[in-house]
Amino acid sequence: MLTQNLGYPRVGSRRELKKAEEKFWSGAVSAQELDQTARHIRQQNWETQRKAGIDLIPSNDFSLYDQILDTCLLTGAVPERYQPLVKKDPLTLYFAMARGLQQEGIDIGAMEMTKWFDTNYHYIVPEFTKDQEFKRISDKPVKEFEEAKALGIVTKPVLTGPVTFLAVGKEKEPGFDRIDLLPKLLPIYTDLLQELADKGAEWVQLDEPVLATDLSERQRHAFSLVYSALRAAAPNLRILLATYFGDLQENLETALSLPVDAIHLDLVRSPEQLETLLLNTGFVRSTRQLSLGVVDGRNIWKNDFQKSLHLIRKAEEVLGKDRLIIAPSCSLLHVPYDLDTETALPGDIRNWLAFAKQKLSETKILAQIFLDKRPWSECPVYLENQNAVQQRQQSNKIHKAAVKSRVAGIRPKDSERGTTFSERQSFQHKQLGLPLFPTTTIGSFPQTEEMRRLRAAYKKGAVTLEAYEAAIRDEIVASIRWQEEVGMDVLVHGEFERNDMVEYFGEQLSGFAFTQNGWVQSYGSRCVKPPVIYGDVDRPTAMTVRWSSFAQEQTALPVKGMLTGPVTILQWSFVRDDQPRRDTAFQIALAIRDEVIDLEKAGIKVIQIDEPAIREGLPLRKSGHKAYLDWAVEAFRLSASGVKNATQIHTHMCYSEFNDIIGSIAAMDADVITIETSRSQMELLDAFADFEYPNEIGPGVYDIHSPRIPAAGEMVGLLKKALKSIPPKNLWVNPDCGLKTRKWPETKAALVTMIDAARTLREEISR
Ligand SMILES: Nc1nc2c(c(=O)[nH]1)N[C@@H](CNc1ccc(C(=O)N[C@@H](CCC(=O)N[C@@H](CCC(=O)N[C@@H](CCC(=O)O)C(=O)O)C(=O)O)C(=O)O)cc1)CN2
Ligand code: MET
Ligand SMILES: [Zn+2]
Repeated sequence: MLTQNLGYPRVGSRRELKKAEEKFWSGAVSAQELDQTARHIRQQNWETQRKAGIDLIPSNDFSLYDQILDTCLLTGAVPERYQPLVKKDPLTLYFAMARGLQQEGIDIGAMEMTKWFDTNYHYIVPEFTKDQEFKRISDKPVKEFEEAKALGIVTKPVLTGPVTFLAVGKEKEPGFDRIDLLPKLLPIYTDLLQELADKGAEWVQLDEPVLATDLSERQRHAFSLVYSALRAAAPNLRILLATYFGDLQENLETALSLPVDAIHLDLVRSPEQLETLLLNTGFVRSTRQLSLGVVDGRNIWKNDFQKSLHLIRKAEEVLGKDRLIIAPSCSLLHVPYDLDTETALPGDIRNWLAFAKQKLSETKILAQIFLDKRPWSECPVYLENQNAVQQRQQSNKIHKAAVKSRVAGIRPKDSERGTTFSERQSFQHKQLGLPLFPTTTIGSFPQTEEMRRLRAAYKKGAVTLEAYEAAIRDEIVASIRWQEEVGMDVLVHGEFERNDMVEYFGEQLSGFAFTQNGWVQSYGSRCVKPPVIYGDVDRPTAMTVRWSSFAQEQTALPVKGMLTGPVTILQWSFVRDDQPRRDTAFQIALAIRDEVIDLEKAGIKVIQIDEPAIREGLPLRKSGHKAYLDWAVEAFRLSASGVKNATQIHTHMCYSEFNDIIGSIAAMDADVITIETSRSQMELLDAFADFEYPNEIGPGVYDIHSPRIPAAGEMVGLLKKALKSIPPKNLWVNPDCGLKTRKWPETKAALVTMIDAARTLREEISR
């Protein structure tokens, strides 16, 4: 019985990579220094896994930005517009594709980015053309394999499987299906596998999470083509086919028919599929190995050893122990590094948790207990584990009767505004008196280094609350003055007081715990520290009213109240696994509802409830969509429906494809929705147009995830494109998302240009 790991976090246990990268981008450190940091992280990760006793340790799970972008370079899937950079140094090309490049007369936008399945991790979307050619232009998997080998560790290189790679990309021109590119793509993989085998690799892991989604017949068929070719190319290399994030269902048959040496199943998301697999006589009679993903790679709860050991035993009874591999359910990329560094968590809660490093030990311990001759109940580690599991179940920190009864008492009318949108629209237009194409921003302004440092100092006790809050007030006043000066129509307070749009609310709600160093990569160098929802949620006191009122007092123009919605708070936290997500969402929704009502009472006329994660929470299978969307939409409506007709409710969404959920977005019935659209050239709006989306829309006119400042003409062009599908009286002008990751100079320049674009359009329309 072996143990393995599918992938390890890579930002560094102290976010060393993030820091080195951001310095590299600003010119403060050299490429060599960045490379040293990256090497050091890889080495530490490998050592940690070796020390934990993991048998199959991954390599090439590291990335400077994103593993799909790495795969684009591996296969030469470099879009035309970056071709002039291919001859430059590889890092320039790499980061230009990730972040855009504006330098020495060159001005190229970044590639599109979107969510990795149902996670809060964002990948770069590969672009394919009809006559796409592939050519290996990077040696990363080989180099990293050799790097580990030099340290005495023979790793298992991890590659994005060819079918998944094509599936997560998109066609940049009509007239072909990207799956038809496989015959051209395959040689890259066969060559690479041969080379890895020659260099001494014994195992290779091919990640094919698309097997947990609804596949087309052609995609399913593609699997046999691909894996027969890979098998033939490297007969002595053991191929592990890794699936995760869900049940293979009708794809299980396909997966089991492939000539691979081992298959990995996510038994946390779907323990049931083990039984189905064990009924497959073809698999059972073969010598293939089965990797049991029993340790949750998506959440931070301590493993329940009893549950896992039962699954392992079930598999062992049919396959024997030698064919089993024990593993986390998916890559540990989605959990923080190490619980040992968390010193501020309440002791009991801490004892319920496991981060990446602890999950490695759990994986190893499960194998050890299973192989131990003693009954489980005589193993001290087992007893200790069961003790923690029971303590959590019985803790009085978890259950609040008042919260449960309020959720039980929710009535249908609580989720209704009571009027149609068009009635509300006239009340709102009268109350707000905005021009055509009103300009606004999504909420956050740059989080300057000084502000972050001050907050860190305040949290450490080195700066007083008074000094910290005075600095926030100064920032708010300055930003309100500036917005007035440049002619913004609906202002924001800037979110300077927030570390993160979810963590900030988590800190003020009960039932949440937070970590000091629980960072998880969100995209590129950007990380989040998801709060832990461990118990019933309520709102002890108003959370944002004070800052919003202060901002509103500074100006006669409307300032938007700014809240994070219930589904997003749920989605971007580590959630309870002891009750349905829906129940937690409703508890949060009621807390947000109270906050919305309090903001209205305080004189705030426009209130934004952000739901950027609503699409991300969508189940991977169509069969699960309706049930999810029903409660997700209801949770949003519950939070938004306690206000008067004249109060304008905004929502904001980003980084998602909305085509398949447009009906539900309309059902949210927000008066205004601002959405991310610019990297995809307003493609998204087609969905809104086809649906004849009735409410007001602000399609983002520029990409805020890149430092690039677009020209006014570009924005006017996008707006005109938008006007083809949105009536003028419903169109807003705003960036794609909040500006917290940007610096002030580029923010100011871009927003002034944006306001210019709105003015140009107003003039053209009135002529
Ligand atoms: N949760 C979440 N998910 C999201 C988003 C989001 O905003 N939040 N946005 C979308 C895109 N993803 C994003 C994710 C992260 C960031 C982001 O800006 N993250 C920051 C960290 C934000 C934060 O929590 N900051 C804290 C801690 C700051 C910090 O690092 N402090 C220093 C000390 C200060 C210093 O000396 O500089 C430290 O602890 O080392 C704060 O402001 O208080 C970063 O990586 O840089 C942006 C977008 C989708 N998913
Ligand atoms: N109000 C938030 C902000 O502006 C919305 C961000 S969506 C990821 O930062
Ligand atoms: Zn956003």
